[in-house]
Amino acid sequence: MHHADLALAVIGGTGVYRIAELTDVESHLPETRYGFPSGPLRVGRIDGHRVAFLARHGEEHGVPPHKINYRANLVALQMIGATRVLALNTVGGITERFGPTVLACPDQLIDYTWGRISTLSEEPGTDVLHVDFGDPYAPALRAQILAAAQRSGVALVDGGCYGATQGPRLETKAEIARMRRDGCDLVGMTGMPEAGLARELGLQYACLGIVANWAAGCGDEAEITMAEVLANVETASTGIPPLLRSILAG
Ligand SMILES: CSC[C@H]1O[C@H](OP(=O)(O)O)[C@H](O)[C@@H]1O
Ligand code: HPA
Repeated sequence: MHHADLALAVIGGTGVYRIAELTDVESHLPETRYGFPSGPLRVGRIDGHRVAFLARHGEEHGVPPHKINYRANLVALQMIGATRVLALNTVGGITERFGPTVLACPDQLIDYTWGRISTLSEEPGTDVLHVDFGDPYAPALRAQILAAAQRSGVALVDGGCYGATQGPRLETKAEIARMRRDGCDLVGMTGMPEAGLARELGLQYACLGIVANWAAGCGDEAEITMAEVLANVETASTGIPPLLRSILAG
């Protein structure tokens, strides 16, 4: 089951539960030392390159952000040979450059989550890990993604700070105002501990933010609805297949 030639693992978030371009798909549900991932790993090919896909919340979206077994998800991907992980994260936009339907490749992160298992060194007897996390997203993988966007003509905002909140409720306007003051450009609920665990595991990990809505108080909408979120993800997602193909070709 170990594929040394796995070119890329993609973790899909809200509104992205499969990759239609994946052919010759095999499914695996490996049990890891942390239990099972959120759902099956779909392993197939895009333009001849082996690619794995995992829906972070499960393919029926049954797992809320604070209940995701992030460790099992990442370890399962590593078990089938993943070294590069592209995380798709649906987000709210806080600052001007990050309006609905924008695709973004953030370069910074602030963690506001709490009570989640956020390290591999949770269990007694495991090594205490203090990994460097100054640049939370792998600079080399970000560079590949940005170059791929340029080559394929997919508009992608370079940089930005992702703020990870606990959820599953959306934020108050005051919370978003504080996040703006802190320097956050995007807000989502799954960016951590996923990125930190990926670093502990030695995975090359980067985020593709899919902006689904203006965060609370940042736009004109009276409220944020799931219908709006899913419609904007669908629109923005048209850029994902050409971007993936270009990353793989790079
Ligand atoms: C209003 S939708 C909130 C939901 O969408 C994001 O999911 P993901 O990061 O997995 O794409 C956000 O984190 C929440 O889980
Ligand atoms: O506004 C938001 N806040 C948190 N997570 C989100 N995921 C999509 N939109 C949002």
